[in-house]
Amino acid sequence: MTETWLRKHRLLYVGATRHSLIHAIRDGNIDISAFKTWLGQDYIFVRAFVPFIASVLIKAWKESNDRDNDVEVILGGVSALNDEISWFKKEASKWGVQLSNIVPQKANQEYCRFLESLTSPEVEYTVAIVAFWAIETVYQESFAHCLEEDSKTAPELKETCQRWGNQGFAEYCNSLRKIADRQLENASDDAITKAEATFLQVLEYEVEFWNMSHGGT
Ligand SMILES: Cc1ncc(CNC=O)c(N)n1
Repeated sequence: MTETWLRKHRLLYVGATRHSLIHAIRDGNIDISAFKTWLGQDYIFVRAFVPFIASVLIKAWKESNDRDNDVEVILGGVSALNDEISWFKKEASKWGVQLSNIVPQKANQEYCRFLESLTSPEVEYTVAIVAFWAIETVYQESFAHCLEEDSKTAPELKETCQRWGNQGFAEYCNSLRKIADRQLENASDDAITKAEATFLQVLEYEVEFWNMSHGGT
């Protein structure tokens, strides 16, 4: 199912994973102020991502079978996120970004509100896991692109790209995708329709999120 969606919504997917900010990082001509804007805004997003992951974990625990490893996979995500929050603090101090002073921009606020809406117990596990997979995969694909052989990514940005572009994160995304596909195989038509719409929303929010770094409010 996810393969069908990726094919069907290719343009939007490419828009989210090959944004001009990613191209600028990859080509070595990123404007550092755009990077700093992204860094500060993403820290706010990542903090809002914590209760979202926690809600997915609860859904997995309630709905997945014992022989599936859903809870372990998601717990791996929680662990990575814990690390990530420390990394953001360290990285922000390296770039002189004051995290306590950051005001979330409109696109970020809307994305965080969307995440919060997905934490509701009424949102099915299938829908939530599809959103989770899509959110993680956009970052994985985007930053992996900046680490390809012919990229000219500045050395001081390599660590950022490694964070989401590394092989371990790719494998984790693949595990999430397998869970999503398994859930979709057994889902009602209604849940499938909702999950597809949610997938599209994630891609749209991700594009808007990148857009913030070139001056949106
Ligand atoms: C806007 C956005 N989307 C996805 C991610 C990656 N997930 C967790 O870190 C992220 N950090 N920020």
